[in-house]
Amino acid sequence: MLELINLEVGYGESMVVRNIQLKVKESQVVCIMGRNGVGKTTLLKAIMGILSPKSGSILFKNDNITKTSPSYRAIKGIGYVPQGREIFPKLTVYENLLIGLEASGGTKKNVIREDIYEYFPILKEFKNRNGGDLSGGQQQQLAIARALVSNPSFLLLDEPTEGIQPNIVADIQRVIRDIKENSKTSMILVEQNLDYAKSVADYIYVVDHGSIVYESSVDEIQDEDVYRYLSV
Ligand SMILES: Nc1ncnc2c1ncn2[C@@H]1O[C@H](COP(=O)(O)OP(=O)(O)OP(=O)(O)O)[C@@H](O)[C@H]1O
Repeated sequence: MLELINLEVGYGESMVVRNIQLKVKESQVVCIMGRNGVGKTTLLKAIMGILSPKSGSILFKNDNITKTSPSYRAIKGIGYVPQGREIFPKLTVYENLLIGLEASGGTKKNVIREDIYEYFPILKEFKNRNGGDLSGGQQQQLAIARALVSNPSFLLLDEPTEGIQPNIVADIQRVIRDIKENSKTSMILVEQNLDYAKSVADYIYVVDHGSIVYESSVDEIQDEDVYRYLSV
């Protein structure tokens, strides 16, 4: 469904992501792990089209999308939950969700799927509250919901559990599993906690200094090989 071939991404002269080869099949959850600053966010931004790769290719649903815009990718079915959530603090929860619909070229204007509120009931309760008045965990739920409103076939989640209270971390785990099983959505999840990654993912890649240094299916993973690259 998604394939990265020899992908290289950087800022100016500095190369941050090097020679990445990665595949995600339909309905698969793939987790990208690695220490802070190794290039995980840079990689996700390149998949979304926010950064242009210096070389290599991105294939999505048999289409070479390497040089296409973020909006083309959104319309093609890629949803993005950025690190730090990036919700609009002065807009209400409902307005934030509408932006998710518009960004993906949604035609049924102003209709938010009811199952979004079933995933995150707090968003229904706080529909008219400003995004900036929500707690960090609630903002994260809003960021995920905003990506889901357009029914993406592929979801990029950049550290959705970072700095979030445990009950919401568990909620997000439940939602990831449910989306995978019921809507056959594929996902790339950036996550720092190996137990959490194993609880939701099918396959794990570990990145260090911009390159993949270890990869395994969750069934065959050797924890110590992952921890080698996560510990400081
Ligand atoms: N806009 C930018 N301009 C220049 N360098 C950048 C920019 N954004 C990130 N970098 C650098 O690229 C490298 C990789 O950053 P990136 O955010 O992709 O890492 P990460 O693995 O996602 O880390 P974290 O878990 O802390 O978010 C870092 O050295 C960072 O300083």
